Amino acid sequence: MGEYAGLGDVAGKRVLVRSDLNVPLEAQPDGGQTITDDKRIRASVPTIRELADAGARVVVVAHLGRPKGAPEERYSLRPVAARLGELLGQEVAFATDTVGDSAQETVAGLGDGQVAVLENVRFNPGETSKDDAERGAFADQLAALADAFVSDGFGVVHRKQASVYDVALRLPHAMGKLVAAEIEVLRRLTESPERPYVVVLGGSKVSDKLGVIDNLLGKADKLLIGGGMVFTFLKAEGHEVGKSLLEEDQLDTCRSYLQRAADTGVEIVLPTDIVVDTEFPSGDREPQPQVVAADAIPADALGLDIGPESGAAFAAALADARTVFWNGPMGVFEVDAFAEGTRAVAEALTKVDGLSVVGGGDSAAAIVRLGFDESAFGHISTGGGASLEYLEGKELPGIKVLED
Ligand SMILES: Nc1ncnc2c1ncn2[C@@H]1O[C@H](COP(=O)(O)OP(=O)(O)OP(=O)(O)O)[C@@H](O)[C@H]1O
Ligand SMILES: O=C(O)[C@H](O)COP(=O)(O)O
Repeated sequence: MGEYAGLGDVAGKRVLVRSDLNVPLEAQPDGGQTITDDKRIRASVPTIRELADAGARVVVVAHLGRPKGAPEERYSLRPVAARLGELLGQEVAFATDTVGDSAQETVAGLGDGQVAVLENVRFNPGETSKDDAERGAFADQLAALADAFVSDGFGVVHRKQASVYDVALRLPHAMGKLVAAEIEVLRRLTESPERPYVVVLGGSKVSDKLGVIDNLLGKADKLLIGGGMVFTFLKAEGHEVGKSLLEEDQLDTCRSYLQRAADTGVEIVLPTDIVVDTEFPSGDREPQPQVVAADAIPADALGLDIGPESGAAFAAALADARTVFWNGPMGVFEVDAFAEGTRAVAEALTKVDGLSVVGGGDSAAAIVRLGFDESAFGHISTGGGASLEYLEGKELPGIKVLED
């Protein structure tokens, strides 16, 4: 019936597809769960569709959340499997375990072109084990369910886990369409970006993201820094930052980046004004936002957004960009009073004449929350950690294993 890249004729074959179906769910009063954003499920459809159309018996393996190696009802993939069926327009069988009796019976019952989803792979301790033998033993069980493997969960390719890495060592394998498309966009960003190439970094995982700066200083023309990262840079420049997010042990690293940027002619743009409050927003306390100069943050205040002057300056710095990568919100966008900096950057990205890429779960969520149309952005990556690690120049185990 049909070929699938690298695997030859897949008609009648059982093909295990690793997808990233890790979507946000909201518990309902009736005990059910509602999917609040199905982007990752939609992004997984083309590969599954193509394999099913080629006559394969498609077995989807995926994780949801971070259960600790044992079943937990709230992390069940059942509602996700139902949504996948709606999107595919065909029935999707669901196995109530990942490699046990239910999985084996479900897979055995598949006809050509039919699709099944296995229960959350992280209900099994072998999936995320750091012990190669334990992971390998679990991968053996997964591999026994299929004749071939397709890796399509871009959001997890930076994880050395059984269903991402070890199973590819055990079966004929190929890269899925989503992983190929994501890698292609990121490759363009890292290898031959059209210039000016501007990177916007924000968010709260400061130490996670400093490594990206190291790598990008040699590549980007401008780095715009907002979000929780700002304050470590401001402090490194000698300013007081009050109660703002601060990574004391990264001050020297930030100083070295500022020096390297100055030496190499890369522009690091830091905010000149900050929206502060005396407390982190919580509960029913009404926020009391106040705009202050970035070098005059009061001792009893904490920075929660970049100010309007900085938002305008960031937008201006993005106006002539031909390539943009944005990861991490500029402020605590979940609260309206601190969302304007993120809005200014998102708005500027929609006007970029060139390639604009948004990576990261919270950045993508911010776009949706602030009411932007996703199609106004060049590419919204389904992987946060994965896209950052790629840009950092790190080897992604789930990609490397396919290439070896
Ligand atoms: N000044 C700030 N102080 C504290 N938190 C902040 C600040 N600015 C932004 N944040 C928070 O940063 C969080 C997002 O940061 P994160 O680094 O996780 O972004 P992301 O990379 O898009 O998401 P992910 O890594 O989950 O894919 C948001 O919840 C936001 O409220
Ligand atoms: O949500 C994500 O970034 C991916 O699904 C990976 O999930 P993880 O960080 O729990 O491995």
